[in-house]
Amino acid sequence: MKALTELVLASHNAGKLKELQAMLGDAVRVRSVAEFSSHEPEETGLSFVENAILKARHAARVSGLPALADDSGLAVDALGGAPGIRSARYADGLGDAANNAKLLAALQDVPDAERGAQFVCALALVQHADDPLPIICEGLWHGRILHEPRGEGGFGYDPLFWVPERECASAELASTEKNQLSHRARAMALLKQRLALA
Ligand SMILES: O=c1nc[nH]c2c1ncn2[C@H]1C[C@H](O)[C@@H](COP(=O)(O)OP(=O)(O)OP(=O)(O)O)O1
Ligand SMILES: [Mg+2]
Repeated sequence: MKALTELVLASHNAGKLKELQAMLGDAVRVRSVAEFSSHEPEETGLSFVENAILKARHAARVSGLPALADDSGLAVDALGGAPGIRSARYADGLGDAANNAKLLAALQDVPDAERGAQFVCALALVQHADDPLPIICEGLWHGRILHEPRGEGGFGYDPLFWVPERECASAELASTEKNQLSHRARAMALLKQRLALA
């Protein structure tokens, strides 16, 4: 494979972009897809992997560069894995606060022992828009859904995600710590191994 020197990140989510950039470090020159297009492709896939691939292909197409996409979300055991691939759209596009409120309402009467959940991250890297062999890496992060939000860090569902190994909410972790533990960190570690950047 051609050495990777420049990469476009196929995301419009500021929280994700910050984390991905921090994890990639200085190994590659990173651009954002927003430099090339404000259009966000519809996430029509039935899986995180499919959505990551379609976002990566779109970013590669508009930039002419290799592209890395992240499709991620929260799968809650008591909700049969919902909101899952619909995590960003759970409260019909009203944003993170509305998503979190809807999740708390859905779990209102669910006891702690049944509040297990995992964050899921699928990373897809394509060399060009029609790349027949995308590199796919996935990461999971197991935790539990809290009864109320805690912490100011992170983004998305972080204030509701209890991290058993640190005994705090994900939004209470330092960003450096979240970036070592998270679903995204795990997927990125695998990707770096695949690319021999680790
Ligand atoms: O570390 C995380 N901490 C908290 N919440 C998170 C995390 N990782 C994903 N999430 C949530 C945010 C959003 O509700 C959904 C991702 O949806 P997803 O479609 O992949 O991203 P997005 O639409 O925000 O940006 P984009 O598609 O442009 O990358 O999962
Ligand atoms: Mg999205």
